[in-house]
Amino acid sequence: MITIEHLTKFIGIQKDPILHDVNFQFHKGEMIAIVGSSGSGKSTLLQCLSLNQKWDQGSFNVDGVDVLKLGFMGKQKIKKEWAYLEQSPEFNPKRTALKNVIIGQRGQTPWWRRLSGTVRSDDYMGAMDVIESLGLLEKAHFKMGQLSGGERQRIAISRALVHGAKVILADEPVVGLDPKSAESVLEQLRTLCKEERVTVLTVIPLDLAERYGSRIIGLSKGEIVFDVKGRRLTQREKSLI
Ligand SMILES: Nc1ncnc2c1ncn2[C@@H]1O[C@H](COP(=O)(O)OP(=O)(O)OP(=O)(O)O)[C@@H](O)[C@H]1O
Repeated sequence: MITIEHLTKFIGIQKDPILHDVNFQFHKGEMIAIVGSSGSGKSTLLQCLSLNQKWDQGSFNVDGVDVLKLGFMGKQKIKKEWAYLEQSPEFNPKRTALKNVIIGQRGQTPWWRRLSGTVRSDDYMGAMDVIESLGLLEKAHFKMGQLSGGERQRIAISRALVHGAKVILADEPVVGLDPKSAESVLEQLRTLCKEERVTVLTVIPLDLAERYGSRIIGLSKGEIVFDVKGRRLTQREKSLI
């Protein structure tokens, strides 16, 4: 069980908080869609949950552990397990998809391994299994530049999983993708939730949120204005965001 209480976040010298008294709980395996208009605080929420942004107020409890009170190493562990996926994930374009997955990003593997590209056989097997589960086995040896936007997103998800992600915080993972690729990315995320008990919080458009989210959280001006499970939104709820 994960509990977020009274999360409040200010940025810079702004008087009003970007996130204000955000409270919600969730379980492993949920696929939570975050919706809201531009500037409502969706990215900031995901960044606070990934600990990429400091919390100004609030408590964050994961399976009985008070995350904000953890020391440096404890927070590093949470950062690995709570992977923030950007809209345009960064890769080394000269390396194959497989190598990008194995070598990981800064903070996931030691610098000398990222530089040398050294691959161990057990890393190789584990990465191939994950890439296959995301439906990209035949593209594993392609250079990153040869992959489509949707395939790059799925490689980013594979990379996060190989490096220990249990929660995926995907910030607009389908922006710029054609409808088929967008559905494929969301389908894979949903499968991960159902079959692997990965938890996904993702910022996606409303129509896709209604189709793929097991739960939809609406944000407006940094506050939660609805939190619904297992159903489409009412017109009234839609008017709140
Ligand atoms: N570094 C920053 N400095 C100042 N203001 C910021 C900063 N980052 C975010 N903000 C402000 O915080 C508010 C919320 O931003 P955030 O990116 O979380 O919104 P969002 O809902 O993800 O928006 P979008 O859908 O446009 O990506 C916005 O008003 C934004 O201008």
